[in-house]
Amino acid sequence: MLEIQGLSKKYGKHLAVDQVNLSVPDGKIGILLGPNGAGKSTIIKSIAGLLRYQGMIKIQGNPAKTLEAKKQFAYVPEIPAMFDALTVREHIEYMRRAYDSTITDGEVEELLKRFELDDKQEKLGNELSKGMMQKVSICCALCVHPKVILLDEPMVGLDPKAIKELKEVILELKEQNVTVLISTHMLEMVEDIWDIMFVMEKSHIIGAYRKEDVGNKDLDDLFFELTGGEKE
Ligand SMILES: Nc1ncnc2c1ncn2[C@@H]1O[C@H](COP(=O)(O)OP(=O)(O)OP(=O)(O)O)[C@@H](O)[C@H]1O
Repeated sequence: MLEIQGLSKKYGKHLAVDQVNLSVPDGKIGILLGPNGAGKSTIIKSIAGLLRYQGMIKIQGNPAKTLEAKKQFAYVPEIPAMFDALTVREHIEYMRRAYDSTITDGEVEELLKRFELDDKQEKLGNELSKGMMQKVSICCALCVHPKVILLDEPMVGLDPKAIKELKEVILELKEQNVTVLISTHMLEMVEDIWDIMFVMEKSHIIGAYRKEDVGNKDLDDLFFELTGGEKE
């Protein structure tokens, strides 16, 4: 479970996030939507512990900055950060050891195969394309068996096979009762997997919908209803 209460963040005098409350229960897929500059990345970076902020963020009931929370949390950043001198496999092994992960060698092989990285295991971080880096970043997050996972624009730069695989993985995580939060502009990429949507505008969450309350209504209709924009 991910819980945010009264989150505010100022950059100098600019209030980028203003008293935001948001929570995603176990086994649910939350999506964070909103126009450029609304404050989504600021929320994501706050959850990931990359910013100082005011308010409360809890992961599985633990304050986000504690070790107990960090052990159960994984983050796929919008721009993957690789170690130039480590191979794909070494990135995975680094994460496994850092988190003392229970993932087995067989599960790692399976994961690399699903994201078509099995034949790239010996490539160095600085020899990878942007899409490959993104896939390594996703595999690193998955191999720690997180209870809460945060994905920032995860589909950008991925090929169709990887997008399909990632959506399947996300649905499998949900089955395993993992909490998922995805920040994205690409409504069509999440329309068939979301459970709760949060729409941001000008530093605030202006609305939230639960899938079970809206029936078959389109995600983009709901989004434009809240933001007052026109569907193209
Ligand atoms: N490091 C920073 N210093 C100063 N202002 C910042 C900084 N980062 C973001 N901002 C401002 O905070 C506001 C929210 O930015 P944020 O990046 O959170 O928006 P976003 O919803 O993620 O946008 P996008 O969809 O374009 O990624 C914007 O007005 C932005 O200019």
